[in-house]
Amino acid sequence: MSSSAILPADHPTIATGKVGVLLVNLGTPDAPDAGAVRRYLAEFLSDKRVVEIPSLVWQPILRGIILRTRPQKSAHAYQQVWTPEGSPLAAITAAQARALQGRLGDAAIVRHAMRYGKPAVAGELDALIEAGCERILVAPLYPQYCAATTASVLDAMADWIKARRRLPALRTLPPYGDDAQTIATLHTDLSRQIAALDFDPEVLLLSYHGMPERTLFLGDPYHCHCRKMSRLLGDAFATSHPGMRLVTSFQSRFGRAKWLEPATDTVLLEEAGRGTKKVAIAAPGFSADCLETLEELAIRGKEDFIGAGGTHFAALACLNAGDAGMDLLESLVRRELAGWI
Ligand SMILES: C=CC1=C(C)c2cc3[nH]c(cc4nc(cc5[nH]c(cc1n2)c(C)c5CCC(=O)O)C(CCC(=O)O)=C4C)c(C)c3C=C
Ligand SMILES: [Fe+2]
Ligand SMILES: [Fe+2]
Repeated sequence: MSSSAILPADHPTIATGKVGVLLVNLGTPDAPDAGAVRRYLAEFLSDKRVVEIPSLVWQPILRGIILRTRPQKSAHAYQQVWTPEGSPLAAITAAQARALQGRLGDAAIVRHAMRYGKPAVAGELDALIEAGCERILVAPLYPQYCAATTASVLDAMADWIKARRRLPALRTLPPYGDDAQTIATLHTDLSRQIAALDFDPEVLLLSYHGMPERTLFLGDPYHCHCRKMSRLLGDAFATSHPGMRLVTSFQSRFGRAKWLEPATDTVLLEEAGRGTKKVAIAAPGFSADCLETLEELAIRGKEDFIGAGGTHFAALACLNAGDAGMDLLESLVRRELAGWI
């Protein structure tokens, strides 16, 4: 009997057999204005993985105070780094997805999503299913595990799972900050950028996004993952740049609670105070440049350091969609797709 005899005439066409990769980063406003930043912050700061304060207490503070004041200030910061392609984080993440697609060819379909804002995780997973993906790798682009970032991406994936009938086989990219290739790639790329400077840094400051200190005592490995990356980079630079001191710090403190220390802005002032004149700063915990690296480090960090007596300051770029970063991402993704492609 032919299949047309047993299939209903309106049987939907179902694509099958493909492998998908979804790159996910944090998210960013659609525009550098207070309205767009307010919408973005409302979603981001309402995530219980990000602010671990009971909603009954936190939402009145968020709606009544923070969303009335911060969007204006943050919009001004975004305006200083905005590009013709939009927010740097959005443009770079899209470029990473395009470059990875070029490298994987027909082996997998690559898309990207933002945990907050657009393109949303659920919509992009739907698009991969529509395209026939029966196996999907979700790749949060965070080298270090943190509940506020990695687990939050997995929450978005879990919400999508719960709301769907037809599900693919799913894998997730583990944190990769202590991977030998990650360290080698960062060491080579940062060394290349340092060699191109017109000065030899006395200090290479490795600045990671901060977290409330209590998350460390609650069992989040983020702090240890950051420290481990710094130790491994320190070992690599001790051989290649024996005269350069590596210092670790945590940036972007938010709210009144105690955050991981030392704080990046404090370290910059202290270094200038102890006579350090030449500093390079890198953000190896960020896979893409964003507001936190381009405004907080490159603009405000420089003002702090030079204002306190430093003479030379350079903010080094993240791996972004450059060849070195894409070689790393391709090999991490191929490793996680083993047996699938
Ligand atoms: C309680 C508040 C915050 C926690 C916890 C937090 C953790 C965290 N964030 C990143 C990465 C990024 N954060 C970015 C921006 C940003 N972060 C916070 C607050 C917390 N982050 C705010 C309020 C903002 C928005 C800007 C501002 O108003 O200051 C970004 C950049 C986004 C962009 O659009 O460019 C990134 C990336 C990590 C890795 C992390 C925990 C480890
Ligand atoms: Fe943040
Ligand atoms: Fe630790």
